[in-house]
Formats: sequence, C-alpha cells, structure tokens
Amino acid sequence: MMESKIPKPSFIKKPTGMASLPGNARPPFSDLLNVPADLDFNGKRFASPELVNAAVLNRGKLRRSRSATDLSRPNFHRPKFVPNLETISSAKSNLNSASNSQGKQVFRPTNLRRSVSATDINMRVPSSLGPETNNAAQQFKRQLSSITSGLPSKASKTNGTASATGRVFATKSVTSTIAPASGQPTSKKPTTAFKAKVVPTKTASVNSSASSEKSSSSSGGAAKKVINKRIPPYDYKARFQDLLEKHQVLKEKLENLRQVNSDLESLPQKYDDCLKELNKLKQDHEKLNAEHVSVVSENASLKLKNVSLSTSLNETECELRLLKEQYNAADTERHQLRELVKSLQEKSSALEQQNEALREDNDKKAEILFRANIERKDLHNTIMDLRGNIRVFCRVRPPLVSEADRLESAWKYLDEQSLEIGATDGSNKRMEFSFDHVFHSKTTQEDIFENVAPLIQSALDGYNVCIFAYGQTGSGKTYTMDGVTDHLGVIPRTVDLIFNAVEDYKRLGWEYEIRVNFLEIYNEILYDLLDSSGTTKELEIRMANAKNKTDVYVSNIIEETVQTKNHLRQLMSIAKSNRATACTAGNERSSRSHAVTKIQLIGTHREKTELSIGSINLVDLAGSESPKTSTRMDETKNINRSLSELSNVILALVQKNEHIPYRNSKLTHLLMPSLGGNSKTLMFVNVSPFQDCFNETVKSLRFASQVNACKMQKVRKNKILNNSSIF
Ligand SMILES: Nc1ncnc2c1ncn2[C@@H]1O[C@H](COP(=O)(O)OP(=O)(O)OP(=O)(O)O)[C@@H](O)[C@H]1O
Repeated sequence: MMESKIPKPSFIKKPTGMASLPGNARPPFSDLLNVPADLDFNGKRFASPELVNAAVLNRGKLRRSRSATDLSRPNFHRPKFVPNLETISSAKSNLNSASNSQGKQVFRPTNLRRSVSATDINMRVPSSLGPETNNAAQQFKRQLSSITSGLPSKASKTNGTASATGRVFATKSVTSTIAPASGQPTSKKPTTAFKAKVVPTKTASVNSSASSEKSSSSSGGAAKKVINKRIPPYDYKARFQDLLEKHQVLKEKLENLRQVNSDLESLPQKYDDCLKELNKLKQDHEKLNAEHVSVVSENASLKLKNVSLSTSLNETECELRLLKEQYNAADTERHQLRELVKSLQEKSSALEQQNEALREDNDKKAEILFRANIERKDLHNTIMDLRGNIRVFCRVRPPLVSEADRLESAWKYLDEQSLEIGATDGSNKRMEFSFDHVFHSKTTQEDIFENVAPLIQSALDGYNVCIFAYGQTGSGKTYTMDGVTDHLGVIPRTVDLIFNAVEDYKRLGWEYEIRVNFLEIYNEILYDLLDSSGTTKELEIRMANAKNKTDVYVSNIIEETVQTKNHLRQLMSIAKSNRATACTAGNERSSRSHAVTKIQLIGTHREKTELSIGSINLVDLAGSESPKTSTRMDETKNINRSLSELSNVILALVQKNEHIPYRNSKLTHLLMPSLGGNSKTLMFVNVSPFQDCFNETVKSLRFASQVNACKMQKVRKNKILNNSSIF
C-alpha cells in the first residue's frame, strides 16, 4: 500500500486536536488536502524542524493573533473559495486503480527491479530498425535506470511499519519541470523522464521537511519564494494562499506522478513488446547468422571459383594472344598469298592465251604429223617392197656345250648377206649362198629382232606379215621364234613391240584392238592350242570372202582379244604347253608340228575415220628330218611333205606360175594370205653348224636361196580411208 505524503510547510504548527480549534473552525489541512482518515500523525506536529521551537515560543502570539483577528470574528470561517479547491485524489486510490486496471499484473517495485535487472541489457538495436525504434529503446532504458535508482532496498521494505513500504518523491528533475506557482503554462511538459526515489517511511518523515525544502528550493522560483517566506501564524490568509500554492504544486506533482504511473503501467506492455521484438530480432539475428555462414561458405567457394576462373582466364588470354599472333601471321601470309594468287592469275591468263595459241599450233602440227606419218608408212613400205616381199634371213646356231665334240662344217661369213659353207669331211665341198641377211652363230636375239621390227611396224600400218622359221630339226627354229627365258625370241619381242607401238599410236589418234589365236598343224590336222578342254573340235580353213580369194580364216578356233602384253604372254604360255613335242635324233624336245601364232591388229582413227587392219603370222615350223634317222615315219613324212609343199608354193610364187598349189597342204593353205598377194613374208632359214648336218643344211640353204630370189607383186595395204560405215 502506497500512501501519498504531502509535505507540509515547516512553519505550520498543527493544532493539537480538533478541540483546539475555535468554534466552527475546521482543520484546514485535512479539509484542503483530503488527508485520509487513517493517516496517523501520532500526536506529532509536522512542522518545519527549524520552526518547532519558534512555534512553541510564539504559540501565545498565535493564540493572540487568532483571538485578536480572525477568531474573534463571529463569522470566522474558512475562506469561501476553499470549496472551489479541487480535491486531490490519494495516491493510494490512484495506485489501486492502476493495479486494478492491470488485473493480476500488480506493479511491484521488486518486480520492477527484477524486470529491470533482467532487461537492463545493452540492447543493441539494429540500425535497420530505424531511429524511432532506437530512440524508444534508449528512452525505455533510461526509464528503467531511473526506476531502479529509486527502488528501496529489501531491508527498508521489511522495516516499514506502514503497508506501503516507501513513498515516491519527485526529484529535482521532476520539480524542475513543474510549472511555476503562478500557474503559467510550463515550457516543458512533464515527461516520463523522471527519477523515482523510494525511502523508508520513518526516515522520510524525519527528513520530510528537509526533503520538502530541497524539493521546494529546487522547484521553480515562485515555489521557492512561497516556501521560504515567513508567514506569521496568524496570517491565515497568507497561509491559505501559501497552501493554495502548495496545493497547486502538489497537484502538479500528482499529475506528474500519474503520468509516471501511466508510464510505468505501460512498461510491461512495452517490455513484452520489446521482448517480442527482441525475440524477433534474435530470430532475425539467427537467420542472418545462418545466411552469413552460407554467404561466407558461398564466398569461399566463389573465391575458389574466382581463382580457377582467373587461372583459366590467364590461360585463355595467353592462348588468345598466341592465336592472335598466329592469326596475324596467317593474315600476313594470306595477304601474300592473295598477291601471289593475283600474280598467278595474271600469269595463268597469259598462259591460257599462250596455250590457246599453242593448241592451235599443235592441231596444225598434229595434222602435219598425221600426214607425215602416213608418208612415213608409205616410204617404209616402199623400202620394204624394194627389199622384197619375201625376205630370207639365214641364221647359223652355235654348238651347245654338250655338242662340243661334234665336227662343225667350215663356215665363212663373206658379208652381212652371204656366207660360204665348206665340208670338213675331206670332200672339200664349198658352197656360197646369199640372203637378205646372214646371222652368224654369235648373233644375239636383240640383233635378230632389230631386223625384224620393221616388218612388225608394217603390220601396225595395215599389212599382212608372215614370219616363219624353216630348217632342219634342232637347227634353232624354236630358239629363234620363241627363245628362252633369258634370250627372248621374235614372238615375245613382237608382242612387246606391238603394245609399245600401240601406246605411241594413241598419241596420233589411233586406237588398236588386238586379237590372237594359236593354231597347231600336226599330221595335217588343225588343233586349237588355247583349247585345254581335251575335246577335239574340228577346225577348218575357210575363205574369208568371195572377192578376195586369198583371205582365209579358221572355223571354231578360239580368238582372244587382249589388252595387255602380260595377257598375251599368258596365252602364249598356254599354247606352248599344248604343243606336241618329242625327242628326235637332232633335238631332245623337237617340235613335231607347225605352230602358227596369229596376231590381228585392228587400228581405228576416229577423227580421220580411218581403219587399218594388219596381221602377223608367226610360224614355228616342224623340223625336217631325214627318214633314215626318224623313229616316227608317218609324222616325219607329214612334216617333210608339208615342208615340201611349202617349198613348191614359194617356188611357184618365185617362178610366177599361174597356179599356186596352196591347198596341197594345211600349212600352205593357212599361209596363203601371207605367202602371196597382200603380205610381207620373212623366212628364217636356220641351220646347224655341224658336219653331219651338212647335206640337210645345204638343202635348206638352197631352198632359202631360191625363195630369196622370189620377187612378188607389190603389196597392198589393208587400209580403208574415210569409210564412215565402219564406225
Ligand atoms: N642361236 C642359238 N644360240 C644358242 N643356243 C641355240 C641357238 N639356236 C638353238 N639353240 C639351242 O639348240 C637346241 C635346239 O634348238 P631348237 O629346239 O630351237 O631347234 P628346232 O629347230 O626348233 O628343233 P625342232 O625342229 O626339232 O623343234 C636348243 O637347245 C636351243 O636352245
């Protein structure tokens, strides 16, 4: 229970009791201040201590004054304006009402102190909450501080006799804000910024006058003036006026206290608000902390990433620098190349003009060359014609190592076209023969073919050419025509020459088709040497057309078109393996048949619409053999007869007989186009060097010599000029 204690002026002496007051006089203080009835004065006078003795001493005066002035007056009453004084509600009732308004939450200094101690924390209000919140927090802090400074100790609370443990006095700071007694409006409104001071009741009563005086002295100048002035006890008017002033002061104090009380009542709510705000701030703080941690973590990762990005950036910059340098170099090179291309284009256009001129020149020269080639062919064939349509080459083979003990004839090579053979058997026979060419025993295959090649050229020019080897068995016919591995004969060299010449003729606009067939005449029967099936096909020699009685062909024979020399050599190898051979007295592997290799050359010049058809018959005749030494008489007879028929045909041609007995043998019938008419014939007469072959050798040389003397008609060329129907 708190009780309001209104300080009294120290100079007022309280009457000893109600009976002491005169007549209808009433106790002025209780009425004025509405002092509660339970207020116990304990019979003590509450006057200023310094005036106690004086009051006692002047008591008589007071009585006298009273009796002399107011008390003697019959209408002595309290001034009529007294009832107008406003009663001051007791602090008790105010506080009770405050307590009731708060319900269960009773304001207690102890609670306040605990609250203060609990909340007396240097709350740091985040700047983000704004200056208003900060100001409010600072103000609340100041209030708590002022309250705690005025809280009574526990001891004083327990020692207090009154229900209220202490009283609250306004301090200087409060009184300084009180309006002056004159009732003029204060420049400052009493605020919540006050200091509460709670003192024990007893000590407070003792020092009440002093405190009151201090309070009065610290209040406005008017109040101080009122308090300090000496009012005679009898001057009730002045005293009353003074009381009124004090009443006013007290009233203001009460208002201040009410204001303070109101502020205090709002403190729990503010406290709760602050707690809520504090919790909210704590939550925000925790969130911010969490965010701070995550931000720090993120910052660390970002720093790492930044470092790696910086590294890669540096690398990229280096690479970019390098690429820029490369680009600059490439750009420079590009400029140089562009200049080069420009100059090359200029040169190219100049060259194109030159090329155009050269092309025209080449065309002219090609035309000239074509004409020149034709002229060359004509000249070539003229020479060949001058040499004779049937030319005879004589070749003497050397003795083999195994034949070293055999006696040789005496050979004397007079010049390139004549030789002399002498018997070495003591008969002293000597004979001289002339041919188109004589090849001694040391003549190489190359030298032989060098003299054959012009005939092959004639075949490419559209002539029929026949080359055959005639001679005794073992005289070297096969060696001359086929040769051996390291010494190729006429046929393989002819193949090489044909394909090389075909390539050269392509440049002149000629395209050649090469067809081949291989035929064997054994015992007057025709065999296809490319037929390895074993079945016997009947081959017959037939006339090619009715107009030209000399053109023949063999029915049912396999004719291959070859594109390469290797293909042709393959076919030659097959034909050679299918040819019949046997051992004779003069040769271990004697050819017992006539082998005819026919190569047909069909040349076309599309631009000039020319066609050239030539053929080459390469014949390796069977070796003639003496019946005395023959072991296969029928075979030998057939061979010798066919060779004899060949001699008869050639001699008939030489003698220019009307009838040429071509059909007397398969061989002469087959070689009819090559022996007579439109053909160029080359006959090798091969002879053995030995004495025991002397007679057969002389026989062959005589026959060859007769052939060499044969002069045939001029050869016609198988060419068709400007025959567009062929193409
Ligand atoms: N000019 C030569 N140089 C070296 N050796 C040769 C020469 N001529 C032939 N010969 C060799 O003489 C042997 C007989 O030759 P080749 O077989 O060619 O005779 P041929 O006349 O074909 O016999 P045939 O008529 O019986 O078939 C062979 O071993 C051959 O190698």
